[in-house]
Amino acid sequence: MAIKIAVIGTGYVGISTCVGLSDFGNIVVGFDIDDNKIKRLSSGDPVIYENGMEYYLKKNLETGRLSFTSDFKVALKDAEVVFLAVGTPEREDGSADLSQIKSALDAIAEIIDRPLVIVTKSTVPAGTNRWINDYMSSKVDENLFEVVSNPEFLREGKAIHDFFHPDRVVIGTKDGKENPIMRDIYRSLYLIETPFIWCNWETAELIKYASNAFLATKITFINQMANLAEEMGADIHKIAKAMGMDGRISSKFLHPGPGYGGSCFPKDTKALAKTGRKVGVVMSLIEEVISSNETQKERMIEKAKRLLENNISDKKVAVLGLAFKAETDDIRESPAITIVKGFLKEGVKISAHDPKAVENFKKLFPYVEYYDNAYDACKNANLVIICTEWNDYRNLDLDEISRNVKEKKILDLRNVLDPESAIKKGFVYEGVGRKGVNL
Ligand SMILES: NC(=O)c1ccc[n+]([C@@H]2O[C@H](COP(=O)([O-])OP(=O)(O)OC[C@H]3O[C@@H](n4cnc5c(N)ncnc54)[C@H](O)[C@@H]3O)[C@@H](O)[C@H]2O)c1
Ligand SMILES: O=c1ccn([C@@H]2O[C@H](COP(=O)(O)OP(=O)(O)O[C@H]3O[C@H](CO)[C@@H](O)[C@H](O)[C@H]3O)[C@@H](O)[C@H]2O)c(=O)[nH]1
Repeated sequence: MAIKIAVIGTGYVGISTCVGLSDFGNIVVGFDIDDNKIKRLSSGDPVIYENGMEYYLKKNLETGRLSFTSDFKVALKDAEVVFLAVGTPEREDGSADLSQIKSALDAIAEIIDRPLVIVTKSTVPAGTNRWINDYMSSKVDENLFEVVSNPEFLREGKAIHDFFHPDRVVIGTKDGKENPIMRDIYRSLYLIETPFIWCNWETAELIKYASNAFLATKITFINQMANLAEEMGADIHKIAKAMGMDGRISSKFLHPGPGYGGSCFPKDTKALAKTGRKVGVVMSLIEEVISSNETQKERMIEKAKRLLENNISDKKVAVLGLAFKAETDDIRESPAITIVKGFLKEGVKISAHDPKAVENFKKLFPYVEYYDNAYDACKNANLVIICTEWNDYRNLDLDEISRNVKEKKILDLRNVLDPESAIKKGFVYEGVGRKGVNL
C-alpha cells in the first residue's frame, strides 16, 4: 500500500528523496521555505543540474504520486511519515548548524495531531536523533511520534542512480530494531536485495560520518603520495592503479587532485572532529586530514605561481572548471574558489569556463570574465588551469589552445590530459603527482 510521505527541504537530497520515494510507489509531497524552488519543481524544472532528474521528476509529477507545496500544513495533512532533508551547514567553529532541523521540528510540533514517523535524512552529528526525540517530547505527547535516522549516501551528479541502487540502506531506530513502515517505504529496494542495516540512532549517525571521513582520508592519502611522487619523479597514476589492484585497497577514491570539496566532505569531517573533541575523543587523524586538504589547495596556488615564474602581476589565468567536481553545477567548497580568490587578491586577471556552474560562480565572483567556450576563455592567458574533470576538457584541442594563449603553460589539477602529447605540442605541462614524461 502506498505510504503518504512529506519531505521537508528540497535541496539535492530533498529532491532526490521526493523523486525516488514517489517512484517506489509512495505518495510524496515536497515542502520548502523557498517559494521559487517549489514553483519551479511543480512545473517539472529540477532546479539543480543532475543527470536524469528532470525525467524522473516529470514522470512522477504526471502520475500524481508527487507534488510540491509551499504550505507546510498541506504537506503534513495526510502524512504518515515526514523526511527531514534540510541543510545542516557548517558553523564558524566547524560544528553542524542544526537550526534548519529545529525550525522544521517546531513547525511539525505546532500541527501534529496524529502519529507521525519523523525520519532524519539530513546528515546530523551523533546524538542528534536522541535530541530530536527529547525535543519533540518536550513539546508534544510522545505517543504522537517516532524518530528514525536514515542517512543518505548519494553523490551529486549520480543522485538518481545512487537513490535507486544504494550500496546499503542504513536505518537507526530508538531500540535498534526493524521498523515495518520504513521497510515498506523502501520495498522496491528490498525486492532487489539491497542490504539493510538496522541499528540504533547513534550507530546510524556515525556510519554516515565514518563513511565520508574515510573517503576524505583516502583522497588525502593519495594527494600526499602524489606530492611525494612529483618530487621523486614517479607517476601517481601508476602508483594508484597498482595499489587499487589489491582488493583490500580498491581503486576507488584514489584520484589525486586539488583537494576534496563539495557540500559534504569538508563540513562533515569538521563536524566529526568537533563531536570527538566534545566528548574527549580527539579524532587526530581526521583533524590532520582537514588541515592537509587545506594545504593541498594552497599548494595548487604555489604550483601555479611557480609556473608563472612568481611574476604574477599583469598576468592572465584561464580557469577551466568551476564546479567542485564534474557532472554538477554545485560550487560549494570548490577548489576553484580558493584558486580564483588567491589570484584575484594578487591582481591577476581571471577568465573562466564551466559547462554548468558559471551562474553559481558568478554570484561569488561577479568580476571574473566568463566565457561559453573553453577556447575563448584561454585567449591571451599566461596559464591555463584545469580545475574540474569535465569530459569536455579531456578532449581539448591543444592546437586551438596554442593559437589562443599568450604562453603555452597548462596546470592540469585533475590529470585529464596526456602529459606527453601536451609536452610534444610545446606546452609546459604540470599535473598532480606526475610532472612530465618517461614516468
Ligand atoms: N548534497 C549531497 O550530495 C548530500 C548527500 C547526502 C547527504 N546530504 C545531507 O543532506 C542534507 C541536505 O543537503 P542538501 O545538499 O540537499 O542541502 P541544500 O542546502 O541543497 O538544501 C536544503 C534545502 O532546505 C530548505 N530549507 C531550509 N530550512 C527549511 C525549513 N525550515 N523548512 C523547509 N525547508 C527548509 C532550503 O531552502 C533548501 O532548499 C544535509 O544535511 C547534507 O549534509 C547531502
Ligand atoms: O578519488 C577522488 C574522489 C573524489 N575526489 C573529490 O572529493 C570530493 C567529493 O567527491 P564525491 O564523493 O564524488 O562527491 P559528493 O557528491 O560530495 O559525495 C560525497 O558526499 C555525499 C554527502 O554526504 C555522500 O552522500 C557521498 O556518498 C560522498 O561520496 C570532490 O571534490 C571530488 O573532486 C577526489 O579528489 N578524488
